[in-house]
Amino acid sequence: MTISIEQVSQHNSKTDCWIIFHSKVYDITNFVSKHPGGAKILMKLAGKDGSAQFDKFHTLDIMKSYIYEKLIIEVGSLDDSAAEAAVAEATIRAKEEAQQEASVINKYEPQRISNLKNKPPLDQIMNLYDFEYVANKTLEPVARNYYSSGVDDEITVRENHFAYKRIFFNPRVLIDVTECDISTNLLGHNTSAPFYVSSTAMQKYAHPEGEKVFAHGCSRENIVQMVPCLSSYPFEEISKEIKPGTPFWFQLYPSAHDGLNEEIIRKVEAAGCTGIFITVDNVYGGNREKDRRVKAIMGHLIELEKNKGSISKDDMDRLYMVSSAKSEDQEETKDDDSALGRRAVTWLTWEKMRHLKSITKMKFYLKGIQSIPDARLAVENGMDGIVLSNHGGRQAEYSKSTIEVLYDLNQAGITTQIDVFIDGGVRRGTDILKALCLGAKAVGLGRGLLYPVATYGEAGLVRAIQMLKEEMVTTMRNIGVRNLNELNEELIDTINLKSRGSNFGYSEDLYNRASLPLLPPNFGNVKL
Ligand code: HEM
Ligand SMILES: Cc1cc2nc3c(=O)[nH]c(=O)nc-3n(C[C@H](O)[C@H](O)[C@H](O)COP(=O)(O)O)c2cc1C
Repeated sequence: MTISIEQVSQHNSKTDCWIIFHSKVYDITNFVSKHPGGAKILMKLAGKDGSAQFDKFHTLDIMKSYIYEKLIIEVGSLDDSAAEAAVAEATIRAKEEAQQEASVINKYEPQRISNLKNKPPLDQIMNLYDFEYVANKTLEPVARNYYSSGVDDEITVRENHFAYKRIFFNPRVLIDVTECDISTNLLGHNTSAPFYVSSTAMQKYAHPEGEKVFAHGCSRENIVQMVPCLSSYPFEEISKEIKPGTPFWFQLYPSAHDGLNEEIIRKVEAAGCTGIFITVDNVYGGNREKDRRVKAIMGHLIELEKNKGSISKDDMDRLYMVSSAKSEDQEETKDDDSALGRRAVTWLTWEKMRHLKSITKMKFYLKGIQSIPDARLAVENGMDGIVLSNHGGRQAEYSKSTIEVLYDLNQAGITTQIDVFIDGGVRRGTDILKALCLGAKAVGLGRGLLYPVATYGEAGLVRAIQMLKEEMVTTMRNIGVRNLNELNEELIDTINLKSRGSNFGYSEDLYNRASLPLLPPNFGNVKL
């Protein structure tokens, strides 16, 4: 059916909402209140072309599962000339809105803007914490909080990281470590090191080239990239950028509809993907308060500025108190899960995993296992591997640190029964070595490699990967290890690993500060 722009514009309310994406018209009425990014952002585009805004975060693939569920309905298309006009209008509108928002944000963040201009040169960055620090001081607040935030009090976020600091080495000496090799074989393919880029949604938040930066950087360093299904570029465009011969994996949030899962699995398999990782820990969207607060505050800030022209100190104080209590999205959709940014995948079962595994020849891993019983079930259900992960502390608060779960699994002998990978809190080559000593085959990094991309693009990513490799080799030599096969439990002392809580005593200021909400008035306080 061909539709005119005028027709679309009449469907502009919450109870009757159409939107245009790339010349197609969609009825999103039943989806608006379920959008994990909030209803408000969609309502601004009701009855209009939203392609320019949509493209900043998503690809059209993200709509498929909602179309299957009939939460989004394809109504028809614009005719060619109308489509062109709509895109032109939308592009101008999006640009104007973005400029308006940026000018408000910049006005209240002079220090961040100055930090952006005065970033230290890459060769002054010594380790992954430095990238995080620079990101802390330069990233736009919504993006910064989207990355750093975890569920509730961020106990698991911190614990993932600090638990590594409770493990020490028992170095061996008088071994010829002139040759020191960190290369390995993951899922049947050789890679230069036993760590990989874990999947994170919407990488355009970090860099305009998003997932493609990881595709290039990982290819250069022969490191595996786990491509996220919620990517901000289409899978086809990302996989094209991966150098032939470099192994890559795909992370899937399964749809309730097997047809769609099968379509995606076949597509990535045909493109040469060697492993599929099904995320099983994103059952019910975690309560990321810091993230919700900053979005609410930034939204109110822009509204206030528009209405009053400037914001006084009193306004700002009020803004903080009110916004902390509730956001406009919550107000508008108070009976709905999405008001809290909740996503519900409550129907996933082992049966579904067995079915999905049966339709592919790719290695089949479960990402998000957090306990011994589930690890045992993965073995019993014939999975090829598991990733011990709690989604970087974004889902189940008080989930134990993944390194502690690995310790338990190793004690229980499970690391010899199935491939065990691990992610969460990794920032140093020593963290990677400790995990390998406890039986992990590979270690994933989320934030640790996102921040280098967000601050220095591909050059930052490559440098960060090289730093991790250098840190691994240095430590291996100093503890008397020549290759990864020689890493074992005898090389580490885990006596304090279980003393949870001692993490709060660490004065690792950078990391702690990275976990605090970064709001505009705090921004001016610390110079680089
Ligand atoms: C109507 C089609 C859309 C669908 C199906 C959709 C779907 C989604 C999904 C599944 C997520 C969750 C990603 C995650 O797990 O982290 C999300 C988040 C998000 N979406 Fe959309 N979206 C749509 C339209 C839009 C549009 C038009 C915009 C921009 C104007 C937008 C902006 C965002 C943002 C900013 C987030 C991040 C939320 C966060 O910070 O946690 N979305 N969307
Ligand atoms: C901003 C962000 C977005 C994420 N998006 C996804 C995702 O789309 N799919 C997924 O399986 N895991 C996702 N994760 C979890 C990561 O894959 C990984 O498990 C986690 O980041 C590891 O913790 P770390 O960030 O401390 O390294 C995300 C994590 C972050 C920080």
